[in-house]
Formats: sequence, C-alpha cells, structure tokens
Amino acid sequence: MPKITAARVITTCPGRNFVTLKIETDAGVYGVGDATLNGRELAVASYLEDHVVPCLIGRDAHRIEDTWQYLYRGAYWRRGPVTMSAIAAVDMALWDIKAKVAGLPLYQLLGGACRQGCMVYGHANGETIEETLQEAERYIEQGYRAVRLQSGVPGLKSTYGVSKDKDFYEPADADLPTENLWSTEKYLRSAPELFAAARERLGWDVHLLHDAHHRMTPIEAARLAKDLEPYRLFWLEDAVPAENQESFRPIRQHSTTPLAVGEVFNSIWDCKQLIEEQLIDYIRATVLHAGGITQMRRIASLADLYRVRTGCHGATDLSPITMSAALHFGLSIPNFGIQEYMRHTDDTNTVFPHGYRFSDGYLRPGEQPGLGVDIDEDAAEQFPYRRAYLPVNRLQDGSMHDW
Ligand SMILES: O=C(O)[C@@H](O)[C@@H](O)[C@H](O)[C@H](O)CO
Ligand SMILES: [Mg+2]
Repeated sequence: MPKITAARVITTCPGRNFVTLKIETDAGVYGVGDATLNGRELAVASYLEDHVVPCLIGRDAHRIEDTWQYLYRGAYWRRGPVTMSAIAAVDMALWDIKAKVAGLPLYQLLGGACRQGCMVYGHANGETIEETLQEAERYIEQGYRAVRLQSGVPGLKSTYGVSKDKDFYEPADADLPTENLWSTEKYLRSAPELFAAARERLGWDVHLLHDAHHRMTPIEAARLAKDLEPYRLFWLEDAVPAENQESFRPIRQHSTTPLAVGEVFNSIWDCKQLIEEQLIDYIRATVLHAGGITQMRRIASLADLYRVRTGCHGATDLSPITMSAALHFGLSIPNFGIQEYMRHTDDTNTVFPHGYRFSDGYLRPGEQPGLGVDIDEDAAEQFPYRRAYLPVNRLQDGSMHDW
C-alpha cells in the first residue's frame, strides 16, 4: 500500500489565485487536489499546511474513506467552506493516487462511464440583449448544446456575470471588494425580455440557463420563475440564498421553471431538505467545495432517489483539477445533468496541464491514469499570490444585499 510521505500546498496566481495540494507517497506516485476558495484562499492554505498535513504523513494513501472520516469527524468543528475545501483537496489527491496506481482513468474506478461525455454549458454575456444574443450565437456555432445568458440590466452600472472579456469571466476583480449597486425591480423587468428575445432569435433546440445569483426574496423569485416559464429554461440558478431551504417552497408552488442551487454548499446537510422535498431539479454542489468525490457521490446518490440531477459548479475560480475530477465523477453517475464550463486562461492551462477536451457540446476527461491533470510547479512559481476579493452588493438605499 502506498504510504503518504509528504504533502505540500502550492499557491499560484496565473491571472487568478489557485491553491493546490500535492500528496507524495513512497510508491513514487503523487496526487493533486484543488483547495481554492475564491477570496479566502489563504485560509484554506493554512488549514491544510498547519492542521491537516501533519496528520497525513505516514497514512495509507489507499484508505480514502477512512481519511475523509478522520478529517471530517476529527475536526470536531464540522462543515463550512474552509474545512470542506481542505478535505476535498485531500480527497481528490487520494483518488488521483489510487487510480494512478491502478493504471486507470478515475471514472473507471468509480464504476465506469454511464454516458459518452458530460454535456456542458457555456457563458454568453453582454451589456445589452443584442450583445448577449450575439455571444450566444458564437457559443452555438462552437458546438455548445447549452448556453447560460447573463445580460446587463438597464439603469444599473453593473450586474453579475457580465464582463468586458467575453471569453474569461473573473469576478474576483480587486484587492478590496468592489462595491456594486443593485435593483431587483429593474432586474425583474429586464430578465424576461432577455429570454423572450433569445427564444425568438435562437430557437428551441438550445438549452438556455440563467443565474440569479442569490438576489431575490422567495416571492420575487417565484414571480421571475413564472415570468420565465414560456421560455422553457433548462434551469434558473440561485434564485434565493439557500441557507433557508424552505424558501424554495413558494417558488416551487408558483412555477414549473426548473431550479438549480448549491454552488456555495459544502455538505450533504445543506441540500438534504431541498432534495427530499423535491424543491430543486439540479444540485450545483461540486467536488471542490463539497468535500471531494467521496461526499459528492453521497450527494448524487441521495439526489438520484428523488430524480434530482447534478449540475456541478465549474467557474474559473475552480482549477482544472476540479474540472477533471468533476468530469470523472459526472461520467460515472446515473443522474448527471450538466457541467458548467467557464474556460480557463492560457496561463492557467500552462500551470495545470490536463487531458479533458471539448467536442460537440461535451467535455470528456481523457484516458490518462488518475485525474488526468497535473501542476507544473515551475510555471506556478512564475505567478505569485495576489490578494483579490469578490465584489459586494448594495441596494439603492445603501443597505447591504447579496452579490
Ligand atoms: O454560476 C457561476 O458560475 C457563478 O455563480 C460563479 O461565477 C460564482 O460567482 C463564482 O464562482 C464565485 O467565486
Ligand atoms: Mg452561480
């Protein structure tokens, strides 16, 4: 059995910050895990370096579940994004090692492929509806079967998901939080117009998605979900903050628009009620922030009992290591729904060479043993950490709101 001999945290910033854990063994095989928590990266780096790594040395790398339980129960202060991102990094690295030792791509160890590839969605955005639709057409021409639409809101200087750089969206844009101003009223008027124009221009053969990014009250979200019904969205995401899982009941009572939530979830307990009461259609939790492949398999199994499908988060603040792990996971489960795919920059892809490839609207992880991704430590060294924060949102009266 491969014994863990070393574990190192590598922090790099090829355009945005990433935290990576590299676990080495006496079998000459190492594994990599993503530990990136956008805007709070150094908290996870320290959690790993100062509290987790000392416990890993000498452990049997093959005992993945036991290590997961040891780190989860052993923390005493369970759950939370910092703890679960750290556990996820260990978990991804150990699955990488196990599959490398077996000489198999990870999905084979997880039960083999349930599908030919993971359908992905791209991100079309623009200041205006016209600009957004032109971007959507560009993604459709590239072969995307699903496109998320995010458009500027008339009367607002900025809104979530609209960026100057159309190919690479990075919200952590400053070394102190950027302050945005928000108006739900203005947004509720413009979002239905975007999707009416989209169906008119793009037709019905492309899946359309939208991210409301936690900004509405339940009844506002119910109104938007109802207004969007004629446009048959694939999903409306993060309609309301989901700490109160019951807040999805009024949305569900008023609309048949499919609902997705969970990119900020870090535990099965964050989504248990949403799934068991069938208040959602897609669970967005992902390998990185939800405790690794080991916990994601439990979440997917619970979701499958209630016909809820996965729709893992895949923004650029999750490294290619998480994308690789999500694709192996997504290939292997029966209730895969869709995978978010925000493309990384060339510098990021240089630091994290990987085998996953896009074609015909799908991503496939490749057939290399393990996760099929690596970290080039020399390249990583070229990009020192640079503090960066996600924006904050205020309402027109200056009160804090959700970003
Ligand atoms: O659905 C999404 O991809 C977004 O919600 C993310 O871009 C999110 O804003 C970032 O991951 C936050 O770091
Ligand atoms: Mg989102």
